[in-house]
Amino acid sequence: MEMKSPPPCPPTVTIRRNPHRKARATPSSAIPLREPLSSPSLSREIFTTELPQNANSTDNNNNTDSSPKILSENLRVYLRIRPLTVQRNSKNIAESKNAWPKNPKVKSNSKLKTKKRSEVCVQVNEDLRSVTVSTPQALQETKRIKSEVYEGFSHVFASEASQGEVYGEMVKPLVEDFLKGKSGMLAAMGPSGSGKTHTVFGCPREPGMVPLALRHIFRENESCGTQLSRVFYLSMFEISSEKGKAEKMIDLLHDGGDICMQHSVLKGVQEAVVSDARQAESLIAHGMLKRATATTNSNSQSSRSQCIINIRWGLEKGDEEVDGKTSTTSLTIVDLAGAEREKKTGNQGARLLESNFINNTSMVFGLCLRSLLEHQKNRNKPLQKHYQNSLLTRYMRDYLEGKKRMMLILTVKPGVEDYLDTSFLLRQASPFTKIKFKTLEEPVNLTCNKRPNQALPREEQIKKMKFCKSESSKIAERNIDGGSHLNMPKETPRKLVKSGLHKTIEDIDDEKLNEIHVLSGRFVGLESPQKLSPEGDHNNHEAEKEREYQIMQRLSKAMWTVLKEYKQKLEEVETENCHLRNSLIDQKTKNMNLENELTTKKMRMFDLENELKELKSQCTCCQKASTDLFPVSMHDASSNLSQYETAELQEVNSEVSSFSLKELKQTENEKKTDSLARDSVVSFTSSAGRVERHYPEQLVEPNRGGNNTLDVKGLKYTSAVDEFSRSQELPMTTNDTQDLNCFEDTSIEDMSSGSEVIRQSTSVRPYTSHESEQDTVNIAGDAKSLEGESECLSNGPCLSTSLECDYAKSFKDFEYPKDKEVPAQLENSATEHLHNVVSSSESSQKDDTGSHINGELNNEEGKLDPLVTVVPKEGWEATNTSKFVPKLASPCNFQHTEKPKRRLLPASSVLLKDFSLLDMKDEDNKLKGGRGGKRVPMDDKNRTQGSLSLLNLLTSQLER
Ligand SMILES: Nc1ncnc2c1ncn2[C@@H]1O[C@H](COP(=O)(O)OP(=O)(O)OP(=O)(O)O)[C@@H](O)[C@H]1O
Repeated sequence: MEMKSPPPCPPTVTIRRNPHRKARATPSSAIPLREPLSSPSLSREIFTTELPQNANSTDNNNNTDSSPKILSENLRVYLRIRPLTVQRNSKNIAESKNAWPKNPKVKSNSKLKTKKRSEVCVQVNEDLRSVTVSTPQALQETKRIKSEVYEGFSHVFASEASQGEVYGEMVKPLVEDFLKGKSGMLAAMGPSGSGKTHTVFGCPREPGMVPLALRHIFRENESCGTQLSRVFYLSMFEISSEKGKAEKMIDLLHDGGDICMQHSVLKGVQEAVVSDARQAESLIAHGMLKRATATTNSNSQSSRSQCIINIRWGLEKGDEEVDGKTSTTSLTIVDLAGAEREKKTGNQGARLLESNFINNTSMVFGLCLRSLLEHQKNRNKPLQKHYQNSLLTRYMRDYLEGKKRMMLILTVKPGVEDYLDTSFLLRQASPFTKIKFKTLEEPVNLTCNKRPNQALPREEQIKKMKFCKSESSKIAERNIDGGSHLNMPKETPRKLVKSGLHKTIEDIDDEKLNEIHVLSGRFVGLESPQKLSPEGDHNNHEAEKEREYQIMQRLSKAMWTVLKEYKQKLEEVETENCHLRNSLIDQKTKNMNLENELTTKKMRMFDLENELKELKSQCTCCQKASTDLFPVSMHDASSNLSQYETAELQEVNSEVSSFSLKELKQTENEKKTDSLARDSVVSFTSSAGRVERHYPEQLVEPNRGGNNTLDVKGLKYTSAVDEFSRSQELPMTTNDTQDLNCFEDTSIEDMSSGSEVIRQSTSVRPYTSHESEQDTVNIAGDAKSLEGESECLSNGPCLSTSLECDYAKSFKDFEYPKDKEVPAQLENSATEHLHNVVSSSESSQKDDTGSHINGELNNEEGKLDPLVTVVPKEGWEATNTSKFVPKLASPCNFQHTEKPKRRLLPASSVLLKDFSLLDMKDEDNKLKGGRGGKRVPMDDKNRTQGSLSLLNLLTSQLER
């Protein structure tokens, strides 16, 4: 049975690293390496086809098109393959004495490597823009990749390509653009020993790009003759590591010159003015001797630093260089230190540190370009600032951010042993071919000096244009709004529009305007046109500066106008604020006054309340005392009085001040009759013309068998209470007087007698009592004087009529408390007094119709007792006080329909105080026998004194 052999392993494949998606025949390792197309004519033809804008650049010198062109071109990446002949040099390196460290492996494997050196891993494709990197046989098993194609290069220079071909293809266009005013940079990168330094600097037999460029530049300059007097500046410096810890920049043209960098600007670099190529080459050769180099296993003179050569040119004008220092057109050529593999080079110590620095710088450089590429592919990705990680990338920032044009030349070694370095470099750098630079290419006018910003990228140009537009538009707006007169004739009134300002712009101080102008001139770096002297070839420049000066002048004036407007507005606002502040202070003052007044009112109210409390307490005492004597009536009266006082106390306060002083005097006159009036007799004229004694028990008993009622023809109340109320200028009405008379007399009079005596202080005429005769006359006179204000009482018939029935009703219900004993004196005196009153009423009817009782009272004895004490029972109190009718809710309401309604005089508090004083005096007159003892009536003297004291007290209160 035959055993089948296992299926063969899949063959290795070839991948394309660069984005050439079209199907392309996989290069076979069997295909013999073809000689690359090194014909310059062919390569240039291809380049012209792909990049016409640059290919024709040399033929466009005479292009007079003045329109600027925005060019978008890719980063040019060239690839140069070092020839294999370098092997001889490697052998020499291994045999050289300076080679350090000596790698024993190299020696032991020298025979094997000699065989491999005959093999190459890099093949240039037919298009001369791509290469195929073949994987060594030893690595195919592990990588399973047969070959890799890297394409997209601007050109691939085979190992046979000469320096001239490389220059003509790569550097010449760059130099020509440089002479036209476009900056550019060429950077050579690749592994150590791949020929970077050889490409850049060359050797005497094969000069590199720098010497060729210098020759080209000065040749072109000489060809221009005297039309252009350019001055070329050459600088050369290196960036190396300082003991592997830091980076340093060393000027290679001048000894010992350290260079520092601040914000991508070099400081300390000394430029050498070169006038010809030989001089420049000499300087560069001199600088190369200073460059840090070392012998490694890869290169006998391995560069240990990044070398930068900068060529800048400016126009020369006589002995003075005008624009030399302002020109930014430069051509920069960078020779990077080659990345090294530690395994391969075997570096140790200082070399190892240098190797790390070199590799780090190469990595940062690659990261910057990768970030730029990714940013251009996807704008959402930010442009990473990897350039900050090394001095080299910081110096090359504008190029690494796509703002300036640059070129890359990759150098590789084609040997198989260099496969990894070559593959790594191509894999890393081949994508950079997609990086694009957008530059604004303006027509080259060699007769004119180029402005610095013409070489700026498109974005910066657009920003500048926007700024100019916005600035000019703002100025135009300000001219319109602010009424700037700059564009107006002088005759035009130049009043300012806003804020009602009537000042013109001419009012602006010239000095301040000049200050603004100077400041603005400093800000924009301009000078006044007076200081600028027009030069022959710089008319345009001068005109431009003058225009900018005018713009700034207008801007300054407009700004000055706006500032003045704001200043005036500010002053107005401050003035208004001051007014508001003053008004606020006034309001606060008023508020303080009102608060003080309120406090005073409150204090007054507090005093009145205290007074009311005091009166209540006194009333309570009186009530208590009277309750013992006459519990039922006193209780009701006091309670009603309390209600009354509470309700009317406010009116007292409000009406006290309105009472006239005239009334007070009149009341004082009437006061004189007080003592007599208090003892006056209430005369009741019965309809039958009979006078009955209104003694509590006698009032009932005499009429018990017959008419029980008491007819009252007329009644006039001129009580002391009423007088006191007038004396206090209290608008006490007749009803009030009656009420108070009833209450006061009831509550105060005859406390000791055990019966509540209501003294209806009424003047009665004729008064025949010898004791009261004179008093009666006085009272009559006083009553006349009081007629005007007590009209209600003077309405005799009506009042009498009403009183007849009411009093009849009240007396009908009147009963003296049965449990009280009627004092004998009171009984007798009341009986007599009643008779006297009745008898005297007949004679007084003619004299005083309105104020006297019209009853025809017959006095059996012909004399009238001046005092008639009536002891009413409960109902009488209520009926007797017409004002109290609604408040007392008496069962026997005292209805007086025709009685004029007058306002009540809430002078009860004052009266109570008055009577309290009287009580105090009365207490002195109390009998020691107590309640049941015989009461000594208050004499007139004491009463008069009490009235006077009360009057004084009330007068003092009014004054207060
Ligand atoms: N195209 C070339 N033709 C002839 N010789 C070359 C070529 N390229 C490089 N060489 C030689 O190879 C050697 C190493 O080259 P070079 O020093 O330029 O390498 P390098 O890339 O600069 O190395 P390093 O980065 O270490 O400085 C030099 O002796 C140089 O003469």
